[in-house]
Amino acid sequence: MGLPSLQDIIAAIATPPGRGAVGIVRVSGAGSLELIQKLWRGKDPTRLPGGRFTFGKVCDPQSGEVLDEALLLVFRAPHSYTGQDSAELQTHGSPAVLRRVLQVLFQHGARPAQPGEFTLRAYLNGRMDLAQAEAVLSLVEAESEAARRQALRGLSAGLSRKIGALSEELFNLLAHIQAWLDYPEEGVEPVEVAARLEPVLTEVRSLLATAPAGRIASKGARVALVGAPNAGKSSLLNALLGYERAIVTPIPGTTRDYLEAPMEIGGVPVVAVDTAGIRQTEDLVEKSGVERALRIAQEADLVLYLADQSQPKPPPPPLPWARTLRVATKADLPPVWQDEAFLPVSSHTGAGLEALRQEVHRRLLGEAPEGELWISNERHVEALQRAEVHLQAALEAPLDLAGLSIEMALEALSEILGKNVSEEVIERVFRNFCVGK
Ligand SMILES: Nc1nc2c(c(=O)[nH]1)N(C=O)[C@@H](CNc1ccc(C(=O)N[C@@H](CCC(=O)O)C(=O)O)cc1)CN2
Ligand SMILES: Nc1nc2c(ncn2[C@@H]2O[C@H](COP(=O)(O)OP(=O)(O)OP(=O)(O)O)[C@@H](O)[C@H]2O)c(=O)[nH]1
Ligand SMILES: [Mg+2]
Repeated sequence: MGLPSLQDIIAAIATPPGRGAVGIVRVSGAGSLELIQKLWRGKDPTRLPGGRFTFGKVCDPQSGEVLDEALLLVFRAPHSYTGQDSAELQTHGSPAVLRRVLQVLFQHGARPAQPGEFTLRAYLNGRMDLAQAEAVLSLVEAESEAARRQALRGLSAGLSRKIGALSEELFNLLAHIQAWLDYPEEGVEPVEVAARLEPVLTEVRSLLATAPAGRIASKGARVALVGAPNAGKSSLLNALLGYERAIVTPIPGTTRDYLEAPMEIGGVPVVAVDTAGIRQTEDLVEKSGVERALRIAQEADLVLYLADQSQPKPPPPPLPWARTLRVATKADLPPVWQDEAFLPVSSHTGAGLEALRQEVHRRLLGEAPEGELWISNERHVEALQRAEVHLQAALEAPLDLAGLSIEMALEALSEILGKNVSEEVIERVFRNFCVGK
């Protein structure tokens, strides 16, 4: 396979499939402006300065037929997204127009862009590193505030700077060790390797510690609602959702199967899972519902354990208590018991719901301050874990062997930014992009 050539002119529709007010066709590669010249009626694109737009008409040069009125954006290398000569035709956003424009471009020398190929070119031309390219993808895919914020952090090269600084420190350390090994008598200070390695290892570990929150910020979390029958699980799901999604009745055992409802809690994408009430039962259907509820709780990122405070307190079921938030329901009714470990809520009056949302947000994302760097990409997590292992080994090794481990840690770190990575790694990253990005 191999990576696609940088020399070709590539073209693709950059706007989503379907009808839109405006649609964009993107073209990039040396000769793009000469290609556009053939189908543009208006100011000569090859004579326009970069960073300009102009109004005109897109034509089929063979028949002379006008395809649409459009805006043309001209970018000149290296001042474009890809770093190459590029252009955008912004037409009316009908699929019929966009398809024809693309077809004419293909007939006159462009080829279809592969998924992510514009961003691939930006990366190969050094306009962004691999971690930033991945952040572009995450940003396009962001479906929540938390995901958008998380992706934007990656785009702004914060991670790249951090990894760069750590790598530089390791490089310097390596140079010192080398000098000392090569000329022990020359008076090069035998460096305090451990004293300089430890802060790097600590940084790597604290980056890794952000991974669970980072993952949840970008991909969302599963939150299970569990408790005895009639505890008010379905009512709470509806209250959080803002509409009557789940069936609610006064009959215990109403919810038999589980039910998933996507929602956003404090900007975090959450799939809330309403489950069957947990109790001993001979009913076969209900029994498997109860088994399911317990399994869903085990697999959830966070469990809400609901207990009705207007009824005698039920015995606690087997739950992953470290990941469980206790909720006392029906807070509008006179309480039979009180327990400070339980957050009181009423699905009927809405009391306590906001506090619950905040607590869920806090439990899922922790107290990490706004704007802090979070790792969310699996590839980055894996590379950091390898760096951690090698740095730990370097700390424990004699000086002559420590150098080797530091080199391997450096390699792992540089992979994050896409330095010295195989084509296969690059292909894997860009495979997930959409065409036109
Ligand atoms: N119409 C349109 N909107 C878009 C993009 C695009 O390519 N086209 N983008 C992309 O997907 C994003 C913006 N990112 C971009 C980043 C750099 C350059 C660029 O041409 N940079 C040049 C010139 C900068 C300047 O004029 O100041 C440079 O950095 O040298 C363009 C878009 C989001 N919106
Ligand atoms: N007063 C009051 N009643 C509530 C509240 N939440 C739920 N209820 C009532 O409690 C009963 C059971 O509510 P559900 O939401 O169906 O309880 P559940 O936990 O889903 O029950 P199962 O599906 O049977 O396990 C219904 O009659 C609800 O109206 C509340 O906040 N206040
Ligand atoms: Mg229910």
